[in-house]
Amino acid sequence: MTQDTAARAAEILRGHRESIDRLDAILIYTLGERFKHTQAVGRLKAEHDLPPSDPSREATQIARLEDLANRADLDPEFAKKLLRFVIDEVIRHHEQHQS
Ligand SMILES: O=C(O)C(=O)C[C@]1(C(=O)O)C=C[C@@H](O)C=C1
Repeated sequence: MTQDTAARAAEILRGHRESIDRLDAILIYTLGERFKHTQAVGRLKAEHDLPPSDPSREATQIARLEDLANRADLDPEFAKKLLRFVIDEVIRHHEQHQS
């Protein structure tokens, strides 16, 4: 590899990493906003003696996310695992509201 091609590759890598950092920030802020809503849902559920989890709502979300993932060129299995991970954390928070 010449010095020129190495410098060009380094520049392309830097550009991708800048984009990745911006997108990671969007992900974190988006998750923060999502958790604000789910915390409110958790308080509402606790006040009205509603169960922490709602499997039928989850089934709807998973089907929707699978469709979105396919359209976004994202592995739907990964998207489902990610949603499961997030929802499990939300359910844990809901359970804390109820105890
Ligand atoms: O919609 C609800 O009832 C929620 O509590 C939110 C949420 C979610 O994080 O999207 C979490 C737990 C439920 O099982 C379903 C969905």
